[in-house]
Amino acid sequence: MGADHDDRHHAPDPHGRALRLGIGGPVGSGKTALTAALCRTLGPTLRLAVVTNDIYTTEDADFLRKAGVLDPERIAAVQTGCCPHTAIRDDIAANLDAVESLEERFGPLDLVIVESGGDNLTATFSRGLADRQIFVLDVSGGDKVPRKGGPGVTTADLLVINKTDLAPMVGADLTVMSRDAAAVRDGKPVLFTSVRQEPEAHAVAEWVMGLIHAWTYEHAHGSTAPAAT
Ligand SMILES: Nc1nc2c(ncn2[C@@H]2O[C@H](COP(=O)(O)OP(=O)(O)OP(=O)(O)O)[C@@H](O)[C@H]2O)c(=O)[nH]1
Repeated sequence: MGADHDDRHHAPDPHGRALRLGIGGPVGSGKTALTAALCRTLGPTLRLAVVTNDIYTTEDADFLRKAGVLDPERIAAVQTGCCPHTAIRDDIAANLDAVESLEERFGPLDLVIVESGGDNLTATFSRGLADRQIFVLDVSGGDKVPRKGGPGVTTADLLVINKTDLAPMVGADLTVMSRDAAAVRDGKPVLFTSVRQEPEAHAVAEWVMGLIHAWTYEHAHGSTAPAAT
């Protein structure tokens, strides 16, 4: 897999297929926990499938299957064998194959979640793979992380700061994280979660539903939905 090229994939045709939502972020920040939460909350309403990425194992897919949050057949595992960002940004073929095969088997679908393997602050999805992306940080790296920026923090459609239950233990000030994230995100949303304390992640699920409504509107009308008043 090539590691050094820019995102040269074209944005896919948005008509007639599921919204593809990438979930990325550093190792252990809670990407799988959030994916499970979204399956739990949105599974009853949306036609869903999930692709997970691990370097050498199928650990995340196994976790989701065991958690029973979605029909196990609708969860596909990609073993990247290389840095996770390569498989979501530079050489997306394995992930695209997995997404398309889920769509062929179970389509029509409303939403396909692609969970990246854990990576660093520079990891983002190719727009050829993910229509929208969530970047998940957690508080355990300290409250300085959002102000360090990096494309994941600054450009993701949604920044989730997870494990707020641990903030007192690690001395992370959520007000500082919120202020610093807002300063580098140019108005894009930031949500704080503790998937441990709230396994449904309602606020994130609500944000995803907003995406689905906008996506469906675009399919139906060929233009973006008017802003809510
Ligand atoms: N205290 C606390 N622990 C959490 C929370 N969310 C996830 N965890 C735990 O953090 C650990 C890592 O969570 P995962 O969801 O596997 O993180 P990940 O980002 O998918 O990890 P990788 O795929 O290895 O990068 C697990 O032990 C989770 O149970 C949270 O909100 N609070």
